[in-house]
Amino acid sequence: MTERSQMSRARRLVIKIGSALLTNDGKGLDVEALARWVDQVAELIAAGVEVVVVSSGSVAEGMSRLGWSARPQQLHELQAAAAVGQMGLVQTWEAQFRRHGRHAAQVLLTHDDLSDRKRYLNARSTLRALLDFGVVPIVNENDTVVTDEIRFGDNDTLGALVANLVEADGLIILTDQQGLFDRDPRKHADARLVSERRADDPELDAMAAGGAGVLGRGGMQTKVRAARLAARSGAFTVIVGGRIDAVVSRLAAGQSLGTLLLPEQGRLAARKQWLASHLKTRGQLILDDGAVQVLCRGGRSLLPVGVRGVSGRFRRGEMVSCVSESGQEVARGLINYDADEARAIAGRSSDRIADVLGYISDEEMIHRDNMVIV
Ligand SMILES: Nc1ncnc2c1ncn2[C@@H]1O[C@H](COP(=O)(O)OP(=O)(O)O)[C@@H](O)[C@H]1O
Ligand SMILES: N[C@@H](CCC(=O)OP(=O)(O)O)C(=O)O
Repeated sequence: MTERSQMSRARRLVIKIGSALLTNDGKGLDVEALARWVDQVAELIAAGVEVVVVSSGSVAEGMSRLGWSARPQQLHELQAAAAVGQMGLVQTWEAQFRRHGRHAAQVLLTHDDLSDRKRYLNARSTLRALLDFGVVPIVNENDTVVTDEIRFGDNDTLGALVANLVEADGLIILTDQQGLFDRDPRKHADARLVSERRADDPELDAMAAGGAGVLGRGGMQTKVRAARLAARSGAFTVIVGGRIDAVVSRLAAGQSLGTLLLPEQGRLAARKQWLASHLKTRGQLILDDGAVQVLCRGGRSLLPVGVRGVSGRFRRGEMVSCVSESGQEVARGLINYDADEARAIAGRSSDRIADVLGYISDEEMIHRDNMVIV
């Protein structure tokens, strides 16, 4: 299977859209373009993919609303423009998703929210809850309260950190170029599109050195850095032209568009390492001997039938520790059920879950992709 066709199996995606695209090169919000991305995102969600949107454009839209032609230099002026523009941005996203019977939610984050462990987990729970409710989170930096020292500085970085936060399979960065070129295509007519690389490839830095457009902040340098950050939790990154016809749908179908940047050690291994090092366990499952053996052999999911006891208070999607009956830790993983549900289905075969709970969300207590053997 090629790396591109694997994209069609992505279950959770972060899509970041830059200012230049969203604001039609600074001439106010491009509602028609935004509507086209919403149509494609709605189609993905209907097919079972969870999508978080990271939307820039508040400063550019604020400038347009305030009648300013040049991007202000002073931080408080940028913050004022962002506060004005964010209104238009979220109103437009919400109105467009309503056409598909969906709601959007405004999520404004600062650097501190993602570096403080407790706030990190709170942000993670909120985003997971929104996704569970079928709501589309629209994330931007909380420009009103940030200072120079605590800025993400660019939404490419924010997109990558959100991909880490929700353990996305992939980060799609929509921009005003077709992808990453070997040189800045604005300055070099013979620049060639890079199709696929490893995110840690050192050659990418020289290629991306050309700076940003007039409205954007980061240029390609921050996109390459974002791909490296996203790779830490196993996510691939695609840098791609947001004006390409049906770009999101075609990428999700596995078509080769833009530049694909891949995690160095393989997606699953990176993701598992990330899970093990970034999440605190919230509870414990006691496994019977059969389940312990199956897990230790590797490559298998944990089914409810092998669970003898459940302790702790946890929600679906949180990290729990799996221990043998003698108390030795065997594995850790993201559980598919809340603590009460896990207690109710422990020891039962998966085909009984629906009888006990009245519904079935997953056959596995913990899926093998979400589990690390210790
Ligand atoms: N190697 C490169 N390949 C593509 N674009 C590049 C490259 N080097 C610099 N750029 C510039 O980066 C710009 C995109 O970044 P930016 O303006 O920050 O956009 P966005 O608003 O989408 O984040 C392009 O318009 C292009 O001029
Ligand atoms: N929070 C800012 C982000 C600006 C930004 O990073 O822009 P871009 O480089 O176009 O993604 C805004 O919404 O204007």
